[in-house]
Amino acid sequence: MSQSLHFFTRSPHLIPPSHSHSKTSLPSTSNLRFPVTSPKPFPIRASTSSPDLDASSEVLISDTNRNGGVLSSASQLYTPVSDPISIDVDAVTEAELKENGFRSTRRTKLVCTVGPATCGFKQLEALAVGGMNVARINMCHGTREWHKRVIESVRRLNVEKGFAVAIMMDTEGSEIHMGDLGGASSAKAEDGEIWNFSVRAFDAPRPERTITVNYDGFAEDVKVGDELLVDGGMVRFEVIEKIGPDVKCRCTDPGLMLPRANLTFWRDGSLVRERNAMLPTISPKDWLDIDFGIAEGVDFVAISFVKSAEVINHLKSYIAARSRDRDIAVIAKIESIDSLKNLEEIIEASDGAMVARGDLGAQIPLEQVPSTQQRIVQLCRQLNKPVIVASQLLESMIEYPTPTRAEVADVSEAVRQRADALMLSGESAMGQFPEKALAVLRNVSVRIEKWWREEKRHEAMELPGIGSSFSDRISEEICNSAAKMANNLEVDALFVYTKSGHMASLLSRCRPDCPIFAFTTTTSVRRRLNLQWGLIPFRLSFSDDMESNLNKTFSLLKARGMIKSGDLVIAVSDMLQSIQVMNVP
Ligand SMILES: Nc1ncnc2c1ncn2[C@@H]1O[C@H](COP(=O)(O)OP(=O)(O)O)[C@@H](O)[C@H]1O
Ligand SMILES: C=C(OP(=O)(O)O)C(=O)O
Ligand SMILES: [K+]
Ligand SMILES: [Mg+2]
Repeated sequence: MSQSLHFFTRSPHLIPPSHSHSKTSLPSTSNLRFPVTSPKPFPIRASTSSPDLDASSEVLISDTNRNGGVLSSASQLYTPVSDPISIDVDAVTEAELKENGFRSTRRTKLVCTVGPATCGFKQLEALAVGGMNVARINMCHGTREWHKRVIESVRRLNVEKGFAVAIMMDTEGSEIHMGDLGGASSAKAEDGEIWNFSVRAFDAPRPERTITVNYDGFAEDVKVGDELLVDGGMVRFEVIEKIGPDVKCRCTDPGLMLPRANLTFWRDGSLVRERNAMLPTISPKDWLDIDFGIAEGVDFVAISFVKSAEVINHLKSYIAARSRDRDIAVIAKIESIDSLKNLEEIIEASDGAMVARGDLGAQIPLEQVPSTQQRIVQLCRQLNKPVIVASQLLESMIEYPTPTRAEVADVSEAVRQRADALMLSGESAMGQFPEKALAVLRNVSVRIEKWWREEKRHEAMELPGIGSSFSDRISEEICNSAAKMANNLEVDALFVYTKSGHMASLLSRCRPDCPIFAFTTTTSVRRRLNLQWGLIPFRLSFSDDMESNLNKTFSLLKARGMIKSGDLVIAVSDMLQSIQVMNVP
């Protein structure tokens, strides 16, 4: 089969980026085209007719401060754009690009669990301003009404302020957990105290040192002598007596228990997986929550305690049948022993994964968690699925305004492993310093990413071919080559024009040195891309004429001060399967 590679020359000299040394000049516009693919005609759509345009033609322009390109206040000014051809980008990204240039934008994405400490509009806005890319709601807690209000607030923030904060709904799953502590925010168990874990329902006020358990089979499944772990071992008990529905336990490791904390029990050094292991991954209550998530148009559903790929396939077909017009990405939470056995199939079937270290650390020995994390992060990258590292990243910041050195080292390690995203749980849901915790994640990410680039730690990681069709293979090769060219030529940015987001994810997978500007036509794809490493997602209507797309993008971004003449850019598109290298005119 004949394939050809054409270089089209447009103007005499290409200017190397300002930060690099002098280079030999290249033709100004170099086109690398692969004419072997069947043409995929994309209709040119009028910019206002996109079915999923929740943002109006208003764009946001705002004041910035010196805080690492992050806005400190909500004093924002709206400038309606009379030109119907507009671009959606948020003020924080805009400020970051203007102030610090392309290179220092943060590549690692940040997920914040929303809880009582952060559910107000102003609090959510502060998180968005602080760099939250995805808001996570945990269906283990709160009512659907409560979650609905949070979703509405995030949506309003996106429409009014131009953000692309995605919503991730996390299912409760069939885990065994404690009840809600009768309204108390926590309960302290001291060494040697006797507590009653019961499957009975109690009238208020409930007896002292009594914890309700959500799983009816609990009292039958545990045995005297078993070790009972609260929240993966934050507090430990020994079972000393069973009386009908009541299980009397002595505290052996004291600590603070939070409402609805997870419970596991161990016998002779092994996790007991009796009947609870037979419970379905998606419970009847989870299905109702998923229906709620589909109706509310969440962007991601994270499934707790996934054991096999089947459940993911089943859920994906359920979602496809019920939300035809829009895709909801399914994230597999890797937190059970069973999921580790089927890891590759599970990740393959999913749209992304979460290293849910809280429960994972309760199911495998703690010392195995770091290597397991690294394995999951690497596998996800190879299979081109976004991966989130979650739980206890900054646990001490629930109570204190400064993290421990060990926590900073843990966050650094996840960034160094090049995970797509880091997640806050209790730190943002119910902690005293949600914004400070987010700032720590932000600052550590930027610092470690910079260190990586300065040290020129280009990885030797093998990125295997993943595409099934020849056209997919071409897209992959284009992205691999474009990323390599971008590093070698030290370009300022990669541009990708993508309708489905696939080409953007292929570029992200290469973890290039420069940021990736991902232009996509719908706000839902824009939000979904916000979970992926290095992508700066913009909503823009574009055609299959790359020349005009580029000109339009250049003029829109130049007008906003986000790029300038002379910046060196490599552009790829999934419409033409082309690579173009050029200076911004
Ligand atoms: N929607 C909510 N309503 C009340 N409290 C919440 C909510 N979401 C999270 N929390 C609180 O934040 C803590 C940490 O959140 P998360 O890690 O998501 O849950 P869990 O600890 O149950 O796995 C929870 O234990 C709970 O105390
Ligand atoms: C993220 C986790 O899940 P959840 O907070 O829902 O228990 C975890 O176990 O680490
Ligand atoms: K959950
Ligand atoms: Mg969990």
